[in-house]
Amino acid sequence: MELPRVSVFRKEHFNAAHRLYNTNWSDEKNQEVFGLCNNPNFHGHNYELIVQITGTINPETGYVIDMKEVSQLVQKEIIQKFDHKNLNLDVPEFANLNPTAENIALVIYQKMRAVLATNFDLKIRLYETERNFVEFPAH
Ligand SMILES: Nc1nc2c(c(=O)[nH]1)N=C([C@H](O)[C@H](O)COP(=O)(O)OP(=O)(O)OP(=O)(O)O)CN2
Ligand SMILES: [Zn+2]
Repeated sequence: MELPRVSVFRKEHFNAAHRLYNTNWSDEKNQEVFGLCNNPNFHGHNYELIVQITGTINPETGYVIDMKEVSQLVQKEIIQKFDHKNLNLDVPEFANLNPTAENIALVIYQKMRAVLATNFDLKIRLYETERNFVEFPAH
């Protein structure tokens, strides 16, 4: 019989600045498409991050994975690298990648996937504002 799979969720947050800009476009086109988000002096968000990990329950611990371990991984791999940073200037992954919510979620997924055991499934939900959020992978 297949063991039931359960999802555990860990919420974290970070503050970061960014500017949405496509280097292949003129300033006018960037302004037209990205508007206020294209401010050359950057602007900031309070990002809320939800990391979802799915797996089977370990019969000895009753855990899918220890939340403490998840928290430490997210802190080390994401929060310490993104919190109070300028994503465009301080985070190498965004040197040539527009730091939209979609791309930030994708980068977070890749960083977490690289350190998470392969027996777990991973999903990232990222709130850029209270009303705007993205998920990767998509359903
Ligand atoms: N598909 C995406 N669309 C937008 C993104 C994004 O990352 N992906 N980002 C932005 C801006 O960076 C920013 O998130 C928008 O901020 P703001 O307009 O303040 O956010 P709200 O929509 O929540 O504010 P309202 O008060 O509801 O206007 C834009 N688009
Ligand atoms: Zn923004």
